[in-house]
Amino acid sequence: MANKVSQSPWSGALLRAASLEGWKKMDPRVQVRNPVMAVVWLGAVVLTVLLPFHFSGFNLQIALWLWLTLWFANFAEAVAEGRGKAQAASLRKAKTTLQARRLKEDGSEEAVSAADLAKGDRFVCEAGDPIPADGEIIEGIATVDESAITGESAPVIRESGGDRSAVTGGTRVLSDRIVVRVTVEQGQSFLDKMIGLIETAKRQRTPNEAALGILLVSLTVIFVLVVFSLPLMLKYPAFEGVQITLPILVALLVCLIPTTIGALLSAIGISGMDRLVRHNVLAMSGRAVEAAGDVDVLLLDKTGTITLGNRQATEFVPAPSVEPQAMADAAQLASLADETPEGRSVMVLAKNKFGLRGRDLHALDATPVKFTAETRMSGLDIHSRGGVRKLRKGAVEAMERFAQRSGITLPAEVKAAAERIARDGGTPLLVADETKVYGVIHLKDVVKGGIRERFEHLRRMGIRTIMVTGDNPATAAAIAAEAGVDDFIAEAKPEDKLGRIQQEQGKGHLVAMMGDGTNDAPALAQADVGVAMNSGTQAAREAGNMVDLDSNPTKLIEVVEIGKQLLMTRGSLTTFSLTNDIAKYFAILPAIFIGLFASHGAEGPLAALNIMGLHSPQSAILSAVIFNALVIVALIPLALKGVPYKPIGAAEALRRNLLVYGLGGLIVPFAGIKLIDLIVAGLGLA
Ligand SMILES: Nc1ncnc2c1ncn2[C@@H]1O[C@H](COP(=O)(O)OP(=O)(O)OP(=O)(O)O)[C@@H](O)[C@H]1O
Ligand SMILES: [K+]
Ligand SMILES: [Mg+2]
Repeated sequence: MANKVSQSPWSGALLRAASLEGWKKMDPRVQVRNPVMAVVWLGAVVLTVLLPFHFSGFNLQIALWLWLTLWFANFAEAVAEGRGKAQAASLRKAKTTLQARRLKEDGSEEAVSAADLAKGDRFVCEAGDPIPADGEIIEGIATVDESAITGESAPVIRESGGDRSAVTGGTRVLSDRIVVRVTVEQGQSFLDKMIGLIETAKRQRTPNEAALGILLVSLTVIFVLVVFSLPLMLKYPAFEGVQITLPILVALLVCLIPTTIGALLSAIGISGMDRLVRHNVLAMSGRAVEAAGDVDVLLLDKTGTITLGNRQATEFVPAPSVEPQAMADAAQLASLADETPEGRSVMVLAKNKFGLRGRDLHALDATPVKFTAETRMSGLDIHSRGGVRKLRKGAVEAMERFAQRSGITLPAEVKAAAERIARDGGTPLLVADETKVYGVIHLKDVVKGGIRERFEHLRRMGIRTIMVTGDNPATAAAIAAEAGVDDFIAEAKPEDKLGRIQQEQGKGHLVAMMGDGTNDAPALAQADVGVAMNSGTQAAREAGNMVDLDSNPTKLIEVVEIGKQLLMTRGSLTTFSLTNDIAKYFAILPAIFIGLFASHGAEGPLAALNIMGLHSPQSAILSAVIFNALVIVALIPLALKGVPYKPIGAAEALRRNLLVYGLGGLIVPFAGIKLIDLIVAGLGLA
């Protein structure tokens, strides 16, 4: 989505809209949400109202600059929001009324409007048909154009049975025919949620933002007390002759309270989420984005994440005394009702290499036994007069137990063949019934290109990677070594993934996990950052707190980087804002008291207080207010783009930031205010 519609934040149309929005946001109901800026707003209102009674060029200019300060803050937020709005608008276009081919009970079709589809309904889509609603494919395989939501023009494959079964309303089938069961209620669709997220969820404050907000409010309260106690202090005879008017007090207050970060905080958060959207990742909350920045453990599954994931049967290894043809026959029979890609690949191999055609399930009088991650087996119960033949294929360890229950032992040759396949990184599936072991199916999978480098990159960022797989330890070890993960868990059942996450969290780690399967859902829900692949099952997509539209597992690297960058940007600009305010204090206050020294005709040691040699108290104050406003504008690009991010440890990053933004915040105001003072004095403005 984002790739296509994302506009530069500096496009003319967006800037014009944001300028207008900047004035609309002057509404007090909007301003109260940001206490620091609300104080500025109140000051601006009071000075404007009182202006006719105490008119002077100085008072007018202070009031004007306060309004500009507010407008700059509003503008920053509006620019950040602008892109999201454009994206939401383009998503709405994909939501036009669609026609659906609903399947009736008797299998016949009826044409209905997509709006009439209810959860549980089944519909058919063929080449060229738009997909009218979110659902899970229950029959067939198809190529789908998902560009309406992902912005990617390359078609993707969606198929029943496996972990690529979800389809999204608003996308289009390019080839073949699928039957889909609707999985969501009206108005709850993925597209609806995306639009809602992009438009509104961004404005919810995250816990970190709330904590920072409390700090900023506390500082503001302190400065209000300090500034408004100044007039009391001036009642002492020693300060006779110092004139402090209300505009000066307000100006001083605005300069001292943390307006820089107050103005940019919301824009920083919004653009963090926006950056994710531009990487085709949707975060359900800002909190998830922040958590991504603190993640230090990453759980990935093997099949489809680290490997390409289309595990294909490449070889049947028969047990001793079993004919190759008989082995192929047993393997095919055990896969007859297996809708998973693995099961279908067994059918293909049996047909291509052994000329075996598919058989009719009904004619066989057989009950399918579906694959589950719990049992790690699939197969058929074939009924005959003699009883039931339980034919199974599955993971070695699971089949070993199955054989034991039937009182048969695994031939050593079969075990050896399975081990050889596993050491190669392949997945061995044993085929057996209750009377004998037929042999081993070799499922081959390939480690994705470039994944090793990605894991190294993560390691430099201080993130530990753990591969979790349902596969056997030997296969897992082979793939783990090839991919270069830090640790792995084999023969993991869904609850093991969950358990490992809880264990890591118990040790104080923040855990991210990416997954696509229904069996990943509990773990996705438990992880601090759970990224579900858009291609995954509905359960997975609902459990996570982020969805990757590209279904690219290595995307987690970008997600973490964007999270870290968000935290760093906020930290840097907060540091800058606070040190900046301290510097302003030392720039203005001496200048104000210059009035005192002047009235006493003192040239001596007191004059040295005006370290910056500012033109006059008035020009010093005006310059500080102008600087305070302009620094917001100057920092808008950084707030939107984020501070540059390098994969270094957290402590090192913190040190660098304190140095650059802390020191910068102290120095820049002196130079800036001096320069503005020269201009202000030169133009005769104060
Ligand atoms: N269709 C199938 N029929 C029988 N057994 C299967 C089938 N598919 C997979 N298996 C076996 O069950 C094991 C667990 O499968 P599962 O899909 O849960 O995990 P996985 O895909 O190997 O690992 P990951 O969690 O990395 O995706 C596999 O390793 C394999 O041995
Ligand atoms: K300030
Ligand atoms: Mg799997």
